[in-house]
Amino acid sequence: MPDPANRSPRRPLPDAPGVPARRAALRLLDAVLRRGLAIEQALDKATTGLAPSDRGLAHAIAAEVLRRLADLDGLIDSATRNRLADDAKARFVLRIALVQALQLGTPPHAAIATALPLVDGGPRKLVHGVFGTLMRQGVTLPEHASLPDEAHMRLATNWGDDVAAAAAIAITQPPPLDLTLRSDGPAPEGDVLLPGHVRVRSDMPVPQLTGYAEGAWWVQDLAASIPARLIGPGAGRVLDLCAAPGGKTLQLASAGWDVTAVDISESRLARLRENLDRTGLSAQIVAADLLKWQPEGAVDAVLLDAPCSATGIFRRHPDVLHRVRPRVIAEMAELQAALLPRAAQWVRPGGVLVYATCSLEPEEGEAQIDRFLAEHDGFAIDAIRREELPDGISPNAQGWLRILPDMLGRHGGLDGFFMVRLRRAG
Ligand SMILES: C[S@@+](CC[C@H](N)C(=O)[O-])C[C@H]1O[C@@H](n2cnc3c(N)ncnc32)[C@H](O)[C@@H]1O
Repeated sequence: MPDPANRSPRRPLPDAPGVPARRAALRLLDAVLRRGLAIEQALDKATTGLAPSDRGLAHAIAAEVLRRLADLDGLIDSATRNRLADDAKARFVLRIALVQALQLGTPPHAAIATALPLVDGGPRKLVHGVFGTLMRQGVTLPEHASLPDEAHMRLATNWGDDVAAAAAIAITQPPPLDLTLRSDGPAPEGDVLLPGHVRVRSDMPVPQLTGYAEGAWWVQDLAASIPARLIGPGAGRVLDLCAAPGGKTLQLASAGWDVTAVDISESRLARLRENLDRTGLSAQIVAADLLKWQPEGAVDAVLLDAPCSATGIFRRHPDVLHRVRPRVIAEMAELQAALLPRAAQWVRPGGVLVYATCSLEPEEGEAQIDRFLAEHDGFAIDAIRREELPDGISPNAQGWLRILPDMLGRHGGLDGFFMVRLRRAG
């Protein structure tokens, strides 16, 4: 008989193939829904040690759960006698299994077999039973996702029911792939919604598209390409503030500006450097906190693409629908209110300042500019012109641009944004 003193505790068996990616998806959902992090913030830690394909799968499962959360929870609640707590592990695991079976094309037996090990010591039987019941009932997800209540209310209150309904449609459809073109070089075929833009129809991996190796373009949503266009063709020095990972820096450099790109995040600036290398464009890069840094003198133009709640990019980052609460919006608005006057003082007389946020919250857009203009006599709106925008999008009466989820729906939509061009008195 073996000596009990020599026995070591039983090690858990290694996960079967397919399970580590689902475990990582569970960690990502936990990070977003219980700790309020963005998926991107949690991705590296949650997927440590996974092959790139499993990392991609974990990300895809978590993102799809977040797009479909309300509908998945409705199904789970329909099949449980006692409602599972919102943060119960069994609910998280069921969401992961169901979204794969109902939305991602995973055969149901594989979806449940790879999800059950995540329950660990929890109610496996319950999870198995609920999943089996729903599969036997032949349930499906609705054609268009239901937005989380809070996000729906904010959209409907600020912009109307139609816009909230358009957002629910937009989140269900894969967003298009938009490329911003360097001034020359090969590019894939597609729809051109503005000069220097292509909306690609192919679903080939990005590095295999024509012109990638030559650095002839970079991926950037059509809406995100408009702020740098508002600065105009190169005419001196421009400060690109909050620049990383650099879509707008590349645009400004390729338009002929002498660009200084400033951002607080070293890791995001590393991506900006890679983007400059790949495209052969150049800019001075400064890693600094804009609440402390200042340039040596005034410049011809400033672009402030301010940090924000990012609620406008909910199609690619569905975590914002769940984690952005009034407190996050208020914190971001406070930061923007501190950054905007600093950016403004670095514009030379007669120069331009473009302020942009990829947010759908008026506190981060219209309200910032109303307050700034009330407090700064030397600036006025230089109205955005119709011809600077894609067909179907117009500036508002004030001369600024508010992009909402119901715009360009026929062409695949675009990210939500606010932007305005201000000119300093000469
Ligand atoms: C909307 S993103 C910028 C996207 C970028 N303009 C582009 O086109 O790729 C906002 C950026 O603000 C940066 N940021 C946040 N707070 C900052 C601060 N106090 N000083 C400088 N950069 C800051 C973040 O690191 C982030 O890269």
